[in-house]
Amino acid sequence: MLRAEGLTKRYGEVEALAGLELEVRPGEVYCLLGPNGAGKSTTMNLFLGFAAPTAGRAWVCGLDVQHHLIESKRHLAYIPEQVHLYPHLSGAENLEYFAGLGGSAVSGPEVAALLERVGLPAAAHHRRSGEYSKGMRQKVGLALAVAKRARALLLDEPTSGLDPRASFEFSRLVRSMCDEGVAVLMATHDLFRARDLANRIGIMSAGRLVWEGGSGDLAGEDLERVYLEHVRRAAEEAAA
Ligand SMILES: Nc1ncnc2c1ncn2[C@@H]1O[C@H](COP(=O)(O)OP(=O)(O)OP(=O)(O)O)[C@@H](O)[C@H]1O
Repeated sequence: MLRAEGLTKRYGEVEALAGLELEVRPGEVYCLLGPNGAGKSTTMNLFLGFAAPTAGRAWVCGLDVQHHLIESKRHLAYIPEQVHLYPHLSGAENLEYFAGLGGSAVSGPEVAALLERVGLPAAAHHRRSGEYSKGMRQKVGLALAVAKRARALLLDEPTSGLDPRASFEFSRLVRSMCDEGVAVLMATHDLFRARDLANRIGIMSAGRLVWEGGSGDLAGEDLERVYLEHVRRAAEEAAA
């Protein structure tokens, strides 16, 4: 569903991503961890076609993003750290507007059902979204992904700044989308949420994947310890 093949991105002297190999299958949540500047957002940007790779390929549903930009985007939904909505429009109006723009027109009862599915309280559906919390805006973002019938979901630090309950609810919704076959790639600093949600975890450092494992590989392991050890080791190797 999502595949990075030798994916490389250089910005001048900076190697933001160096030959990334990664695959996210349908129904799977893959969490990308790594310190600031490790290359997580660059990975997202290459899948979204916001930047062109220096080498390698990003595949979405079997489509090479660079050569099938519009078509590959039809299969993708992206939720950034801050979901931006038109503040003077309600959640329902925003959903209707953005879904229509993306070619998945929804209206009336469908809009209400989508917002209900993602747990936006009915009383908020028609309130100005400028008054929404971050978690509520994200719910509208997820409703849009469902309306679009996206087959892959890219999440960039979606739980940062959410309270534990909102973070839990967000995870539950993401999991329910996975159960319907959506592939999820999530960049995060939230080790707790990664451990809770991921089928696979990749740890990046300086543009490289320095550790990868499935949830089974972490049985009885402390993810924080694994993370700190691999990031430290990668930094030492880079300095040597
Ligand atoms: N447009 C750009 N121009 C120049 N350098 C860039 C650009 N975008 C990213 N970089 C550099 O590429 C490297 C990887 O950045 P990236 O944003 O992918 O890291 P990240 O893992 O998402 O970090 P964070 O956790 O802080 O979001 C960094 O060294 C960054 O400064």
